[in-house]
Amino acid sequence: MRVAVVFESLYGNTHEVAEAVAAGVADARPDAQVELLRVGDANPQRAAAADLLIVGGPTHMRGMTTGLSRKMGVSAEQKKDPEERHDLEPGAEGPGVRDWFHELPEAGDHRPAAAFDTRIGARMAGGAAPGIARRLRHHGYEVIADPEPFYVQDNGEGPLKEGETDRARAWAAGLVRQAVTIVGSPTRTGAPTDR
Ligand SMILES: Cc1cc2nc3c(=O)[nH]c(=O)nc-3n(C[C@H](O)[C@H](O)[C@H](O)COP(=O)(O)O)c2cc1C
Repeated sequence: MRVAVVFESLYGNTHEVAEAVAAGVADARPDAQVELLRVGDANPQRAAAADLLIVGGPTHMRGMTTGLSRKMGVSAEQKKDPEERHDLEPGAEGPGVRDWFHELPEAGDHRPAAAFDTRIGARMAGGAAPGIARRLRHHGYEVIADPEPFYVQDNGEGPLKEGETDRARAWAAGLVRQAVTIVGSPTRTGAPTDR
């Protein structure tokens, strides 16, 4: 079984969640081939060929990031005193998950997928994962879980709130167990890859 975890990240929190997700996949399926892919490096054709596709990104302005929101984040960082600055993730300015979806091929076979985001825990703060899940569906994926939020500290820059990486790991393990029943089902064409 091949699992692709595609993530976007500015400050590193979504990256950390994506790593925990990849670990959770391995917990549930030690023989799975897990690919942890930064969105700028994630070949869409290759990601689309995975048996399970998991996509996550940070919440900006109540939804998925945009070129403008990423620029705002990066320039806010540059205005800080050097000792207060974060090391931003490579490719922080983009492209983001929103752009990546333009290149993602149609799944065409109800291939399992799931979406997650990072966000602050405030009411009305929105989330990126619902938009990611919607795009997965529009590309023909079967979204097998509700969009899952993971929470960063209220400053919006992180670190993640306590326990979130453990929760991400358990969430991913559950997803894989569910995906195995779908990709292994006799009614679905194309058995899971045994790689
Ligand atoms: C420009 C900008 C806008 C943001 N808007 C929101 C928002 O509307 N709702 C929210 O929950 N978090 C918001 N945040 C906080 C981000 O969700 C947080 O920085 C992100 O989850 C951290 O993930 P990362 O470390 O992977 O970049 C915003 C952050 C930035 C930089």
